Amino acid sequence: MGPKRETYTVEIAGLVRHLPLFEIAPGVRIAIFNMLGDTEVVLAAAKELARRIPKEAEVIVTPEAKAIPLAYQLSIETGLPYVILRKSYKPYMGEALSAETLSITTGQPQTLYLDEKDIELVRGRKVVLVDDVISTGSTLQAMRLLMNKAGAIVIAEAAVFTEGERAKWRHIIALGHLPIFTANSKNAKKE
Ligand SMILES: Nc1ncnc2[nH]cnc12
Repeated sequence: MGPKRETYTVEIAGLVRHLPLFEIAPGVRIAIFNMLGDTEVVLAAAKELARRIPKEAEVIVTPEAKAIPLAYQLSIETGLPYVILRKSYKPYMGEALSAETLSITTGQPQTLYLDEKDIELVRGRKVVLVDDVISTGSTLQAMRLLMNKAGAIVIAEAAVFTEGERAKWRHIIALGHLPIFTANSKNAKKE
């Protein structure tokens, strides 16, 4: 068994999960939501988000890696194609477009790439940006920039959870909200 970690309990589309708290900076912890390997949550979250994204949406756009199964299942639920924005460039991506972002989980700058083959798929189309957690908004900003460069029209932004500053994320289609835990926060283990 791994180390016993403090958790934060959430409900996701009717399913209960205990998210482990990890320190991302001195005295700052976040409740890690990781859908990879959790088929039940992916299916439930995709079903609920599919119901809530605008009917006129034409393409789903998602950054790698943790939200990939969600984008796949949203594609099945809605019948729309999905595009994954990559975090490393491969020669087969041709004349890809790129934009910079800063990861909250690693603290490192990151580049997002839109594969050459996907530029045509989003150009002139109404797209919905989807992520697992929208926290600082840095990834969202890079996604918007890439869609702008590619000539796509962003009509909605969605996530399973928003995080941190609730007021900043009122426009996001989300199934829940995660607090950021600071050293003397009383929120940990809240049921
Ligand atoms: N709480 C969280 N869980 C997983 N990934 C994240 N990225 C930003 N916040 C996160």
